[in-house]
Amino acid sequence: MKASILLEDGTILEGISFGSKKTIVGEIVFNTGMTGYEEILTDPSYAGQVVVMTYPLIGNYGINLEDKESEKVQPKALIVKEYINHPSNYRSIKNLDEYLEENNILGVSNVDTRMLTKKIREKGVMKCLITTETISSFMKEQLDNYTFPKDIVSKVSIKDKKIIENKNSTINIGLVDFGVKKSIVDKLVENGCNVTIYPHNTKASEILEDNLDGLFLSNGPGDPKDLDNVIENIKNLIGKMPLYGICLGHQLLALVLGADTYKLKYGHRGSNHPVMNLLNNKVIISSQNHGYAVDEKSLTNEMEITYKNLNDDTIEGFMVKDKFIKSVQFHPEAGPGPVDGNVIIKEWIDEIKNLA
Ligand SMILES: NC(=O)CC[C@H](N)C(=O)O
Repeated sequence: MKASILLEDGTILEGISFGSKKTIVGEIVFNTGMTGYEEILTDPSYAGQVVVMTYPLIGNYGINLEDKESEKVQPKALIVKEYINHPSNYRSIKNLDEYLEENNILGVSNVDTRMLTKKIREKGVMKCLITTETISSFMKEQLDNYTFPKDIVSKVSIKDKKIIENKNSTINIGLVDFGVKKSIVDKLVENGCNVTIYPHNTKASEILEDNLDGLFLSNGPGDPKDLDNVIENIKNLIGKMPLYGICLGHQLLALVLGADTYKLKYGHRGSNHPVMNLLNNKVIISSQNHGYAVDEKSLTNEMEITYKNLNDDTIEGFMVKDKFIKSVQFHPEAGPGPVDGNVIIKEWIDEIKNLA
């Protein structure tokens, strides 16, 4: 069945649908990873977006249900050049078409993803509508009227507090869930922590009651500036315990400390972004997925830059020593991508163990 893609700039592209048949509107972004479609599809930071994979063959290793980063497919649609419907991998239990269908998510194949990616690079991320029906004037209006949902974090965050006990552990780490990836939770558990996961809107006073040794602020979808209440809430946690932010958590900490964030033209989404650790001049290759960044010009005196992106010199991490705050824009937990950054989580936990 045919699927049509209508971009905000009026471009219409045609492809072949797989997965679910429907009409959706979302923000179109591209990911340059050669593998990792299962982790990308289940990363809640992609909620509300349409993901174009620049790697031309997608589906070839199927779906295994062990690599997933959350319980459902998060983006609204997936666009690929060539969809492979006969996966070959010993872990695969189903193909991508069935998986998208089960999750009621639209896939489009046979699209010139190279041209589409160039367009997004030139014009920036755009709104788009995708339909398996014929594009109508009503759909064009639907696209014009669309705005990215400001309450998207509340849709992907856990609803009730959850505690993961780790036998023999005495380290208690909290994790505020703005759409957390499973890999972050796994890394905390692997490093021997008890983990308490909090809904995004949990009051600071409630978190403080739990006697934590440190608190993680997770990744998540959307614009950090849409989270006014969360920003006010985190202000009450500053200096009370060590804090660590990843991606959206990093952006929120910057806003809490009085710095600013802005929207990148087309974001960083992929598995091979080089970042320089400015404290030891070493480069690590990182997994990334973000559309916003912390504005270097807005940093306050107490904020020290710890990592920079070597592709475009944007900020990839900062710390405030006196307040025990650290954060990174990239994904040290990987999932998908290189594991160079895993050690960052371990080192933070080790620091906390020394403090405790
Ligand atoms: N992975 C994330 O946490 C993404 C953060 C934010 N939504 C952004 O796009 O920049």
